[in-house]
Amino acid sequence: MTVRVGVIGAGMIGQDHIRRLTEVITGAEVVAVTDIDADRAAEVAARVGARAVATGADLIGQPDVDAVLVTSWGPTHAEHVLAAIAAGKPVFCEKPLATEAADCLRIVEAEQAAGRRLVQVGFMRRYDSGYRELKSILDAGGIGAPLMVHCAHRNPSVPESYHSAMAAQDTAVHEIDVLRWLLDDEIVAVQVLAPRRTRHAHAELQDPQIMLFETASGIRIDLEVFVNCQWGYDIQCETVGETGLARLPEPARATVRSAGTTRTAVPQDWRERFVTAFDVEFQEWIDAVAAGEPTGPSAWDGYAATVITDATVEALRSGRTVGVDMKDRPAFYAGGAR
Ligand SMILES: NC(=O)c1ccc[n+]([C@@H]2O[C@H](COP(=O)([O-])OP(=O)(O)OC[C@H]3O[C@@H](n4cnc5c(N)ncnc54)[C@H](O)[C@@H]3O)[C@@H](O)[C@H]2O)c1
Ligand SMILES: O[C@H]1[C@H](O)[C@@H](O)[C@H](O)[C@@H](O)[C@H]1O
Repeated sequence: MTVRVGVIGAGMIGQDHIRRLTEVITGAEVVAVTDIDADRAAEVAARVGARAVATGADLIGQPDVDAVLVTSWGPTHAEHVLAAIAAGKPVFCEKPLATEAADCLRIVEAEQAAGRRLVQVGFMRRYDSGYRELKSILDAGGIGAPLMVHCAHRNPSVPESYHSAMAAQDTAVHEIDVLRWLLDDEIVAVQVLAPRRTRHAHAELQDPQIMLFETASGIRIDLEVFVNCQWGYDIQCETVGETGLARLPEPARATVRSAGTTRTAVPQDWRERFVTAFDVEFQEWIDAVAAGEPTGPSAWDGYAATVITDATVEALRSGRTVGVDMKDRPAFYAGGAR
């Protein structure tokens, strides 16, 4: 079976996922594209032999759209995801599921009312081979009980539109999701430290930030978010347990020796660093949709991530340790799979 996909939002990641769906993975076809920039939608649709449609609602209503991909701006996600659920169509939504926790809860409630899983959130790190290896080591007790995690999430630079809250909402959200999954634990409190600012950030942006998370079982996580680091897209994660330490592998790159030095290239953006993870994520999503139900990061994971990022933004604003005020997980999402 070929899953016919409609895409809402033909910007940077939308175009990358359209390329992936049409050129890299099997079992999918892009049949419709929409964007508030109609010229962009027409141009991107024409590239893959799809048709451009006027709005997200029109796209979801097309009879030949079996599944929906939402890659528009974050604040528009909730409206499209809710419309896809109402139409009974599986929907893959890039992170964040919604920018407001209340909207995430509306999605969670709508999905439960639909009675089956329809939503998957684009937390691609769960599909990265390095993170998967870390998870299997932790799950097998390979380093004993985890006690501490040291992480860094560095981007070479960000646009002027990037503001201090986005360090949590846009950037740290990836660690928030992947660490909940890796540790099989919930984040319950957060504090944010504001070091000396880099001169490479615009005046309003607090960069870097050090985020300190605590989990329900007492694991402490420190995360450096540094989005104007200049040198590359640099993702680090080291878990220290009672009997050992497990570190996320660096992406495989040749080592070059020349002119008296040894060099290894650092990836320059998320597309390069996680290209294989995105490919695996989409192949698994399409396979699961064809089999009946998505299995990846759920609407509940999207809700949890948004509640934790809200607490992180408040911790930066107030300078205090902030507790995470999360609802109880409904039985529908029990067991991690949902
Ligand atoms: N998983 C990741 O690592 C990752 C990486 C980059 C972006 N993202 C997420 O993907 C989303 C898009 O990011 P981007 O970098 O591609 O942004 P972008 O600005 O390049 O593209 C977004 C596109 O959506 C369109 N759009 C906005 N509102 C719309 C609406 N209501 N209906 C139709 N089209 C609409 C815009 O015109 C634009 O073309 C964001 O939520 C972002 O956080 C995730
Ligand atoms: O939207 C992007 C994307 O999610 C990247 O993976 C992250 O490293 C960036 O900081 C963020 O701005």
